Amino acid sequence: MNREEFLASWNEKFRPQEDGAQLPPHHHHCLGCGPDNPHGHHLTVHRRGEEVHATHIFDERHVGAPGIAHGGAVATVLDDLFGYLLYLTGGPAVTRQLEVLYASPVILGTTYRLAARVLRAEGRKLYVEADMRDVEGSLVASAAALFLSVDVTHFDQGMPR
Ligand SMILES: CCCCC/C=C\C/C=C\C/C=C\C/C=C\CCCC(=O)SCCNC(=O)CCNC(=O)[C@H](O)C(C)(C)COP(=O)(O)OP(=O)(O)OC[C@H]1O[C@@H](n2cnc3c(N)ncnc32)[C@H](O)[C@@H]1OP(=O)(O)O
Repeated sequence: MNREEFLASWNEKFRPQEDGAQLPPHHHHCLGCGPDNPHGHHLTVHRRGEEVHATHIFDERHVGAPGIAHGGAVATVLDDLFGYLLYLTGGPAVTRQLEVLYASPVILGTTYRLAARVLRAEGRKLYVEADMRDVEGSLVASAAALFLSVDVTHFDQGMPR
């Protein structure tokens, strides 16, 4: 994706998103949500009130211990879900700090439900939290993060030269 394509998609993604709407992937190759990334999680995320929600099943690509999801894969999904809150807050930001609590093993091939929300915003700082539960509602993981808002020039650092 070049700079022009990136900027063109920017305004479209940050338009107001209606309650219940399916939110757009960050971009097509995003590890968390890009539909064209063969290694990715292909997260599908909806706005539910002031939260963002997703349902996810980890598979063999995400294995850590046999039959159990790798902790880094779980962190990836939680971090990417946080990235969807930016569509509600209205502007780009990036993860500065991420803390994950692993309450129970995340079993491959099993459905989990995820939800994330903003706790508070202070200037450029956005404090967010998320949880991941099994279908019975038991907590398997939770996360807290600090995102810092950035302007578009932040992403120039990764653009092809
Ligand atoms: C990733 C794909 C992007 C494609 C986008 C496509 C379409 C558009 C859609 C969305 C775009 C947005 C995001 C993508 C979404 C989701 C993906 C998931 C999220 C990620 O995967 S994202 C990647 C991982 N992420 C990084 O790659 C960041 C690397 N990093 C940096 O680039 C710098 O680190 C930066 C810029 C973050 C900050 O740098 P900086 O120089 O601007 O900020 P500085 O250090 O001055 O701190 C400022 C104030 O925060 C305070 N502060 C700092 N740390 C604190 C702490 N721990 N606790 C309390 N306060 C803290 C300071 O004390 C100060 O406070 P004060 O202003 O009051 O003095």
